[in-house]
Amino acid sequence: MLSVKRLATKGNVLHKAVAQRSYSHLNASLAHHEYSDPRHDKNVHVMHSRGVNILHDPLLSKGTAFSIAERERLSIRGLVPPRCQEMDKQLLRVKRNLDACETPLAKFVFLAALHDRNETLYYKIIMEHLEELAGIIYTPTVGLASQMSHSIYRRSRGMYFSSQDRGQMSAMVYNWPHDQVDVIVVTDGSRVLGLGDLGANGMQIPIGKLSLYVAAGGIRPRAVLPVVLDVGTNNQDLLNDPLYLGMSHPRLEGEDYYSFIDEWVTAITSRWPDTLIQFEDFKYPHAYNLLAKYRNRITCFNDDIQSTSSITLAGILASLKSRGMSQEDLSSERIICVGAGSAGVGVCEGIIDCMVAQGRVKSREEAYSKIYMLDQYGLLGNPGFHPPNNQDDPQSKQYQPRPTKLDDRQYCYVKHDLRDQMSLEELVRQVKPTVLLGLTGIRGVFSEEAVREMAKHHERPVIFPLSNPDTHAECTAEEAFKWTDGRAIFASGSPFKDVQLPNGKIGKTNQCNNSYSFPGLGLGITVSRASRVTPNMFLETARTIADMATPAQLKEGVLFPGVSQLREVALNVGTRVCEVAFQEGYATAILEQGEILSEVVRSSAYEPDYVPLVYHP
Ligand SMILES: NC(=O)c1ccc[n+]([C@@H]2O[C@H](COP(=O)([O-])OP(=O)(O)OC[C@H]3O[C@@H](n4cnc5c(N)ncnc54)[C@H](O)[C@@H]3O)[C@@H](O)[C@H]2O)c1
Ligand SMILES: O=C(O)C[C@H](O)C(=O)O
Ligand SMILES: [Mg+2]
Repeated sequence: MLSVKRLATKGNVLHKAVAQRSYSHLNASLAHHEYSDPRHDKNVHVMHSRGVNILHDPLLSKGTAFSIAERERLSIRGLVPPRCQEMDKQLLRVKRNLDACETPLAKFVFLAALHDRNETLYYKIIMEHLEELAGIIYTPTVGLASQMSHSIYRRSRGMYFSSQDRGQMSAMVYNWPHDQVDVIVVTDGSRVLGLGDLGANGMQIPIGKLSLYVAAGGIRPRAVLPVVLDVGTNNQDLLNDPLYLGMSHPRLEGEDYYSFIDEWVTAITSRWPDTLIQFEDFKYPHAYNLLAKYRNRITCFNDDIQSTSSITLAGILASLKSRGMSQEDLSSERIICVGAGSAGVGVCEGIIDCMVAQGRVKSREEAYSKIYMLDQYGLLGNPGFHPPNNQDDPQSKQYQPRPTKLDDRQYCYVKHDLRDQMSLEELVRQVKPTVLLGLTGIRGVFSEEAVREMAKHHERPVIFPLSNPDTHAECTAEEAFKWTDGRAIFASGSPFKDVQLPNGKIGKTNQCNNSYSFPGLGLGITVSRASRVTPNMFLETARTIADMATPAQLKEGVLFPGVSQLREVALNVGTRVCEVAFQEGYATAILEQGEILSEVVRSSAYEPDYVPLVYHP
């Protein structure tokens, strides 16, 4: 635990004289309603309006839980059934209805409707059943919901900025009813999970991510904003579908695209200068170009590149301990990463940052030599190693250079001593990797041959098929354990059940998804009001999560706390990110003398409890 005193010696922004500004950002004035204790959002809510609007406002409604006194003072007496039911009864009803839904998609639709009626109750049920419901409101069901979004559409949530809004965005941002927005998750829907271009249907992804920001990260529901940038879609099925709700033209590209994004960033930051923007599910290379353009100008990060990198690094660091080594042994790993897009390159950059920070490699170049990267054509290797095209050599006949050149970020991983486009199977034979990462979006890329070969050389092969949703994972948990005789250390992007092994033991699965990192990052950034999101924050996030599993869990191949403990993970990560923000001088919030950071973070986190509502004209 870090107290203010210690922070003051490390950071450069703490000053008692400006302590009155402390946490003023949490003391937000709200468009229509004022709260007497906005920092905690917990005491009494004072409102200037009353009547049926309160009942129909999901941020305020309590449904049947309004007390008689409240019904009287809010002028809603008679508008709800006579018996007041506390939240425990409401939860019972919600859970029964939820359990009666026959498919995950039906559960998704049911929960979305609850979200739109009563956010407090929505978050209560999500938090009480996080393990079960994260898989509904988030990955993997959110993938199917995104594909079906135009069919299951009921009510709008968040904001859409489309190609027809150019020139209007600075005015449009004022249509959002809340003056305080702490976190925005924005997508252009161009690469939704491993499902490709889903255009405006991508909205379900920011909504799902922000639900976790609230449930796990403790961000207040009224302070989150999901956004779709509808720059068109190249998904012909959607364009042909009469129910599709997005713009009916191909995607903007080039200067048109980048100037569109620029207008949006300017509009958003002019109304909410200190909001955190999470770029989500942008296709390669836009994802990288946007990050490079904005990371040093505004408070933003790319989830697929950076928070994926944190959690994957955490998984590898924890796996080192689970294999009886220390985290400092990272640079002795031989890692194969299949997938050279946003996530693949992002994850590997994070691993390299950590190797360099640990100081066991002489240079960044040496760190690159530890990681072998493949794209859809095979290894990023040396084209010169192919024999000249020769009719008698089948390998030579097959070789075609890639249609597009590797960019600088990918080129760093080229292995000049190995043949370009070598298959995964052949590479595993040559390199005998300790870790296999999958970030391709393609089911089956981890073949039985490759995994069995890897398992020949290592007692505990580390197999991470990280692509989402589950139907797009590079291999299943069942396959990984079968092909390694139950010895794999397994982590996947989407949840897989533990596997019953033939020897009676259980093959433990882990979910390695950026949902372990972004909620805590968002909490840390919000509490510290950091003006930038820095590489160190991601590195420290990884280290924090890597240290959470107990020795007994590690021994069994459990790398992270379970999904039901995401709030605990986020509080730890949030505290560490706050510390880094203060240490690096990016924090703009002020701590009162004597405040303990971990306690400030914990007490700032939203809890879904009903608060008495008071009408005051
Ligand atoms: N677990 C997580 O938290 C997490 C986070 C981010 C992304 N992902 C997943 O990673 C996947 C990729 O995301 P992205 O943003 O990097 O996408 P991307 O389109 O930028 O990259 C995909 C990469 O996979 C390569 N590829 C395609 N087919 C291949 C094949 N058959 N063999 C080898 N390589 C192949 C492509 O060449 C490309 O380099 C998605 O499924 C996404 O859901 C998971
Ligand atoms: O959304 C997820 O589940 C993780 C990640 O952001 C992805 O794009 O797959
Ligand atoms: Mg994503």
